[in-house]
Amino acid sequence: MEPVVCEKLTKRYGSVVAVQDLDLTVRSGEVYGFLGPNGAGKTTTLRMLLGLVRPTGGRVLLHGRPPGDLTGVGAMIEGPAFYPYLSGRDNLRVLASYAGVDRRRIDVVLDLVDLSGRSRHKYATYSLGMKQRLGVAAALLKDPQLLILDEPTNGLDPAGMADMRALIRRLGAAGSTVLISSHLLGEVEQICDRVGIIAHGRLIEENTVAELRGGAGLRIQATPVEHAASWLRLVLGAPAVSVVDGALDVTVDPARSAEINESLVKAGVSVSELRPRERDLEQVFLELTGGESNGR
Ligand SMILES: Nc1ncnc2c1ncn2[C@@H]1O[C@H](COP(=O)(O)OP(=O)(O)OP(=O)(O)O)[C@@H](O)[C@H]1O
Repeated sequence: MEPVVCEKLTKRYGSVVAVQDLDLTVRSGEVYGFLGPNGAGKTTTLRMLLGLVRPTGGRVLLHGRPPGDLTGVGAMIEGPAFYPYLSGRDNLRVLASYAGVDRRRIDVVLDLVDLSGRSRHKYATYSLGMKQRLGVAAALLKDPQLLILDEPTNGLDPAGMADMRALIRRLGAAGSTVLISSHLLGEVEQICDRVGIIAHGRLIEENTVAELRGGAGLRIQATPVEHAASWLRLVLGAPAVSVVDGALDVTVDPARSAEINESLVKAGVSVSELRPRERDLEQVFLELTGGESNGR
């Protein structure tokens, strides 16, 4: 059973379409980045996943069950709420007793989020990064199979962001399924297996970071370049080959690079460089989202 499946998920607020016909699947064990500019519809989607907002259309299943049944699901959405004058540990104790969670789990989650050393200090004295990590600890109390985090690095300084990234990587490496939303591409590309990009309420791309970055292609420096281009157009078809800034951009599975190299050499071309094409992900993101800035 996939941890998250959305089919044609739609939410309208009056005339505002917050989310439209969203198909999205999060697979077991992956860290999935749900990416989009502010106002794109991320929070609305996550709220529908958790049963906090009723969809106008379409459906959501978490582990095959409708939203509302949050067995095996932990979430941190729109900033955690804690008692400022209680310690981090005591805040977790309160939550654990509400949730019927064994107290021994508190030490485990404090350790996971790297807060054991400060757990007896008052919540009010925590940095924003520590507050966010305590929020993740709270979401982990019930040892969920699926963790949903809405903008977990929002407002954090670079060190706080790095700590949060490291935490999510640890959770992913331990086999948890994690869905995180973000408006910062750089933040998710380093930690996510797959990324879904949403703009104006629609999912416009869903792919692995490697695929997004590489497209499927090779960049080749060869001389004479026009001869190389003609040859590859014969072999691969004209649309697959273009000459950009004196080099060849070739749409082909990068796994075929040795074969392509050999073919060019046989055709009398000298190949000085042949590597998978890397796209500037920031550029891809801006193109896909219509060039909107990340700020409000
Ligand atoms: N309760 C509501 N009533 C009316 N419109 C809403 C409501 N909640 C969200 N919207 C609108 O729906 C759209 C999507 O908002 P949403 O908060 O889901 O975006 P987001 O991608 O999470 O952005 P952010 O990161 O800024 O929260 C926006 O145009 C927003 O103004």
